Amino acid sequence: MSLQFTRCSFQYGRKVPVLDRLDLSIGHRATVLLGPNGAGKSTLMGIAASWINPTEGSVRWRGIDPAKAASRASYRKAVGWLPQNVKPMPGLTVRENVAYVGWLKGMSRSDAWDESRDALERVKLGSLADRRSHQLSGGQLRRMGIAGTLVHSSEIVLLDEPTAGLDPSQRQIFRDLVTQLLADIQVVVSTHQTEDLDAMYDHVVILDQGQVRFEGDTDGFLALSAPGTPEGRRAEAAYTQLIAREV
Ligand SMILES: Nc1ncnc2c1ncn2[C@@H]1O[C@H](COP(=O)(O)OP(=O)(O)OP(=O)(O)O)[C@@H](O)[C@H]1O
Repeated sequence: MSLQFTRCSFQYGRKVPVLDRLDLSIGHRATVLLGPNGAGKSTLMGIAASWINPTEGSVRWRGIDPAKAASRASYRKAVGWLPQNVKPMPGLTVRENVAYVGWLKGMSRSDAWDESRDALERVKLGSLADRRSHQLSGGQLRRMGIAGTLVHSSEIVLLDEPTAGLDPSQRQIFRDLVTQLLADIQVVVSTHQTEDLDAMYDHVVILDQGQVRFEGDTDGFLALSAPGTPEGRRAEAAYTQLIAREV
């Protein structure tokens, strides 16, 4: 099943295009979308989440086109999205926040409420279900956001910079969680840090200045590093081969 961007362009107001006729197909189990700050990763994720519309071109999941009113709801139900800044609904508990997302995605109130319990268990937040969401830490808040993508049974989940600013133990929790999700969901994770390129990803996309600089499997990406590069530095070395300017 693939997420297909076809000649996709986007610009904010009259500025230079952030994405310029981008063609990309993401059909792998676990994809990492890597690129420097300002490369257009969040914009691409926002388009894939059908939160913003491309100024030209299209995005489709399994051929479903969110630009068509008749298929928009099924697209949004199938594609889960964790934005870079998770904003909980003020005053709601953790569980209410998650159920609310399910309801927004078209579930009945009772189904959304029932499923929210499972979704929170999956992200290991079951014990905090009744806590007010503003009391969560940054890492817990992101896990609540991931539960929001699980409540409506997404087929693919887009996680925008999910580990930025997390301490090592929260990063480990996140890695375990993604590994568990991969059993039945496709995952796309965006990051600007090469150290996030973990063995769990089987596909790498490098985005820079709105263009795809590399797309392929992890071994192919690492092979771009110069021979003799120490194992732990290969991702960074391969990345700097592709990104022309200082990062
Ligand atoms: N709402 C907005 N209005 C105007 N320009 C924007 C807006 N959001 C992003 N941009 C600009 O679009 C470009 C791409 O931004 P985007 O957030 O998609 O990149 P990114 O790769 O996700 O960066 P980062 O890793 O820093 O989050 C940047 O130049 C940014 O300044």
